[in-house]
Amino acid sequence: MRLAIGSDHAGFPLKERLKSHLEGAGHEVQDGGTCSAETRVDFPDWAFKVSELVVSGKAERGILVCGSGIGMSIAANKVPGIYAALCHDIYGARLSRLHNNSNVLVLGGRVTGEDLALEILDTWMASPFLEDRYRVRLQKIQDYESRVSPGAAGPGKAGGLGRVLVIDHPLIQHKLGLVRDKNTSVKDFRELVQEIAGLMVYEVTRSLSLEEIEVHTPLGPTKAFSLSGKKMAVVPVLRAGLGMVEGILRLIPNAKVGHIGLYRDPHTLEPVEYYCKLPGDIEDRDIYVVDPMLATGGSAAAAIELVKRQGGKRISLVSLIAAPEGVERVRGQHPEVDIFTAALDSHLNDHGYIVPGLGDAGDRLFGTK
Ligand SMILES: O=P(O)(O)OC[C@H]1O[C@H](OP(=O)(O)OP(=O)(O)O)[C@H](O)[C@@H]1O
Ligand SMILES: O=c1cc[nH]c(=O)[nH]1
Repeated sequence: MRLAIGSDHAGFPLKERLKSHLEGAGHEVQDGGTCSAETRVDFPDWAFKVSELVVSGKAERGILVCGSGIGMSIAANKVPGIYAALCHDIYGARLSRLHNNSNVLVLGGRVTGEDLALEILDTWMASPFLEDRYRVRLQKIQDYESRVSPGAAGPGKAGGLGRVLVIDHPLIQHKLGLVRDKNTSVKDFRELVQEIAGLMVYEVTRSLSLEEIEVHTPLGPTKAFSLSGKKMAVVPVLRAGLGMVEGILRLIPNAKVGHIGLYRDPHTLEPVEYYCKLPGDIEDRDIYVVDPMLATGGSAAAAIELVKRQGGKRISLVSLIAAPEGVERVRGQHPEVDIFTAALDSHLNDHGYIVPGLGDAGDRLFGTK
């Protein structure tokens, strides 16, 4: 497994012991520091460094050590996507995985002896998460986290479970009010949908990783950041998803575009597939499936399934308005997918329309009613 480890000066001796134990067992360990017991350092620096390696996916799990373990666990748990467990015994280590899917183990170098620490570590490493049984509880924590810090973690985030993020930025909410209004013209509706989709991109892409580069300003060299090498694909679900594509491409112009043709049978409300063309290297891309309406979730779940069948792995769903029924269905079938939406509405009516929603998105975009 790819692991990240870190400590402050007080945890340094135990950290070194844990690291060689893990390497001896064949794990790949990134040592975030610190590198001496003599120089006093501040534990949050190491807690954040290791935690960020975990949420970015560069490490699958992390291990932190300070004197008591308390400071490290407080700091690590401030990082969205981190579920750090301070363990003093084997029972706690096991449960922190089985029940809580902890992705960072914290130990107290001055309170836990070396032999016990190694047993705790081995137990924690070997214990699986009992997802079927405890998913709902973990999801509640993730939902809370998503509400207070939307977009903090991205596809492939820690814990393996997708999140539902309601992007409640005032500009988005203002424009959403306009698209809901039945008196908004087709032209304005179309423009507003593109604008909202573009604004949502800021949150949807928040977790993209950056590379440090050097550039030369007119005044001299400086460090800067680049997204280079990041491959993305936008996959609209026809027809209405097309209404969001230009707005998204304005911000990520190098993304490739796939198309999935689905319509909802008006009687069964189940999706009927009629077209699918995705970029050939879809498996290497971060994929944004876009459709303004997530109603029963049948279309979105089927679209995601098609993307997966062609090799897509890192998939997010971006909708303007979602119904609870749709969210549940997508989550049930594709639990790892992040769902971004600008609104989570009340319910579906008897015809499968979102209430209050905005009506039929395709008809309003293309003026076909
Ligand atoms: O969550 P669901 O219950 O599947 O409903 C959502 C789907 O319904 C709408 O498409 P529609 O079938 O009306 O086709 P269109 O986009 O071609 O108008 C919408 O754009 C979604 O694709
Ligand atoms: O409310 C809804 C539901 C499905 N499709 C739409 O366009 N609107």
